[in-house]
Amino acid sequence: MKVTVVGAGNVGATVANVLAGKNFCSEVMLVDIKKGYAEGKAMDIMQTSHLLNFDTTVIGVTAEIGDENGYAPTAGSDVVVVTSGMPRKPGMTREELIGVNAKIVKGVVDQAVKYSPNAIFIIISNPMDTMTFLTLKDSKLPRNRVIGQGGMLDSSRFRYFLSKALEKAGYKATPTDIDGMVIGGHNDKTMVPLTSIATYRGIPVTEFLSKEALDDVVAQTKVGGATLTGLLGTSAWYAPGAAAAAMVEAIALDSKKLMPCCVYLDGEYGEKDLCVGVPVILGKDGMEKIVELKLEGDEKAKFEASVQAARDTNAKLDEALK
Ligand SMILES: NC(=O)c1ccc[n+]([C@@H]2O[C@H](COP(=O)([O-])OP(=O)(O)OC[C@H]3O[C@@H](n4cnc5c(N)ncnc54)[C@H](O)[C@@H]3O)[C@@H](O)[C@H]2O)c1
Ligand SMILES: O=C(O)C[C@H](O)C(=O)O
Repeated sequence: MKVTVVGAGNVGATVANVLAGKNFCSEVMLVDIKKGYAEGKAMDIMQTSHLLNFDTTVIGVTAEIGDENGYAPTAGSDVVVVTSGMPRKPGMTREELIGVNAKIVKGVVDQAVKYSPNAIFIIISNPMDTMTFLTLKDSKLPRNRVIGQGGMLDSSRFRYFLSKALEKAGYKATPTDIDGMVIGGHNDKTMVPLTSIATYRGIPVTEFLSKEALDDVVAQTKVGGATLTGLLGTSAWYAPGAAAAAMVEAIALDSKKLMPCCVYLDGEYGEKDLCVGVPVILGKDGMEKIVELKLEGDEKAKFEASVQAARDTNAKLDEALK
C-alpha cells in the first residue's frame, strides 16, 4: 500500500507518523510546497523507525504549485490524503478558510489525480465538507473514492466529553468504554452528536447522564475544534491525524468498518448533490456503502440544518475559485 499525504504541516506529518507506526504501508510519500519541509519531516519520522519498530518507508517531496513533474514520486498511490491549506486562528470559523483553501485543494487534487488516477482521496483541509465536494466535482472521480474526514474526529471528541461527564457523575469511564457518533457537517454550530444512540458499555448514556449534562457534552463536542484552536493558537493535529490514519487503515486492510465520514449523497437521507457526514462502510473500494439511520425528531431537524449549512458554504465555491 502506497499512501501520499499532501501537506507536511501539523496534520499531514501526524498522519504520516501514525501511519508509519501502524506498519501496514510499504511507502508513505509526504508532499509540501515549502522547500525541504516534507523531506525534513520524513527524515525525522524515519529516524524513529528503529525505536518504534516499523518498516514503512516515509519519503518527503517538495512540489511547487503547477510543477508538472512535482507529483511524479507519488505515482501509483492507493490513497491520497489532502491536508494542504491554511488552518484557522482563534476566533475564526472553518468556513472563513474557503477563500484560501479552495484554490490550494483544487491545485493539489488536479496534480495528484494525474499520477494516481486509481487512488482513493481522503480530504482533511477545511472547510472539509465543501473541500470534499470540490474534490469530487473537480476530479470527476466516482463518489466511493472521495471521502472527507470530520466524523471520526468529532465522534472521538464526543466519546471523550461523554467519558468526562460520566466521570463527573461518578463512573470510571474512559473513551474506549463509550460508543458514540457525530454526523452532519464538520461545523462548530451544526454538527450532530447523536446522544440517542450513544452508549456506555452498551447501556444508553441517557441512563447515567441528565439532560443538562448531555446538552453540555453536545455543546463541548460541537466547539471541540474551536476550543483547541483557542488553546493552541492554531488548530489541532494529533486527533485529526489519528482519525485520518484510521480511515486509511480501514481501506488498506479492507476491514469494512463502520465509520462516520463525509461522502456525496445521492438521495440517501433524502438529500442530493452535497457531501456531508453520515455513517459508511469503509473498505478496499473506499466508501462501499452508506448506512441510513432512521433519524427522528430533533436529530432529524438538526441533520437537515447541518446539510443546509454545508450547501450554503458550497454556494461560495465559485467565488472562492476566482
Ligand atoms: N477535517 C479535519 O478534521 C481537520 C482537522 C485539523 C485540521 N484541518 C485542516 O487541515 C488543514 C491543515 O492544517 P494543519 O494544522 O496541518 O496546517 P499547517 O499550516 O500546519 O500545514 C499545512 C501545510 O500545507 C502546506 N501547503 C500549502 N499549500 C500547499 C500546496 N499547494 N501543496 C502542498 N502543500 C501545501 C503548507 O506549506 C503547510 O506545511 C487546514 O485547512 C485545517 O483547517 C482539518
Ligand atoms: O477546528 C479546526 O479548525 C480544525 C479541525 O477541523 C478540528 O476540528 O480540529
